[in-house]
Amino acid sequence: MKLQFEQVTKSFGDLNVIERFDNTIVDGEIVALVGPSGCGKSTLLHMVAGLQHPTQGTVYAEEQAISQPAPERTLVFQEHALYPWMTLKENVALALEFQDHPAVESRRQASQWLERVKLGGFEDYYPHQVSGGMRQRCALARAFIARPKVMLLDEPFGALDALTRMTLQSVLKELIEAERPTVVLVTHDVDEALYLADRVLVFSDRPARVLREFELGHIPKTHDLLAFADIRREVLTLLGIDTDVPATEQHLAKGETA
Ligand SMILES: Nc1ncnc2c1ncn2[C@@H]1O[C@H](COP(=O)(O)OP(=O)(O)OP(=O)(O)O)[C@@H](O)[C@H]1O
Repeated sequence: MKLQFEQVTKSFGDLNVIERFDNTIVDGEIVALVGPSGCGKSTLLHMVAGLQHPTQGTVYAEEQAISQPAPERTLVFQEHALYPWMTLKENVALALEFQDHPAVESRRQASQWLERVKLGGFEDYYPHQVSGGMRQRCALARAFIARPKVMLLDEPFGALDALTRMTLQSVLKELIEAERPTVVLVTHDVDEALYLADRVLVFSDRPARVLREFELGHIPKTHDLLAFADIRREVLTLLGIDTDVPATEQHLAKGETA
């Protein structure tokens, strides 16, 4: 599903968050949005989800102005947001039951999706009985089971440790390759953006505007991002991280204690 932002401006009262944002995301493209905290990345995602509306301009999905949420555009948050009183299987099945699929068939498919995210054997566990990484695998299964055309990912692995995050990125990459939704990913993790995305947009501080766009192309990538070292350096520099100065010295220069 193609997404288009046409002169999108968003303010909350006096706070100008996004100014005249223009961009087209083609069907099946994976675009990462990176930028300083509070610049408006999540707000852009929420407008695609139909949860918020531009103050001016329009966001289109397949040439139709987005005015409200739709199951074909799914949002995945950092917090897994699973229902604690339901098992993993029931949580995943719910996404189909919401779309009026019969319960038995929904649960059968939910079991298959839990297998796909390597949670076979944990179908009848409750969210509090599994790890944070497992809950997020479950959240991915729940997001993908209804086969949305647009997947909106808001810091999906932000709450996980670095190793678990890398494993989950690989799981997500496999699901995206198999299902081919259009993906918009908001992340603070530059390596996550480079690993998953076909294109990376780097935003300025508020009001957010695009500082640079990096076209990576839809090529197979591994976690060894050596081939992208130059782009990585450029993105970090745009975000105000000096790649020539050791991290501890930068923190100290900003007045933080070691
Ligand atoms: N519903 C709202 N009402 C008022 N202000 C809001 C609302 N949603 C977001 N904002 C403000 O808009 C700005 C952008 O928020 P947003 O969450 O989009 O930033 P972000 O780039 O995703 O930040 P982060 O990277 O820290 O998650 C922030 O200053 C935030 O306080």
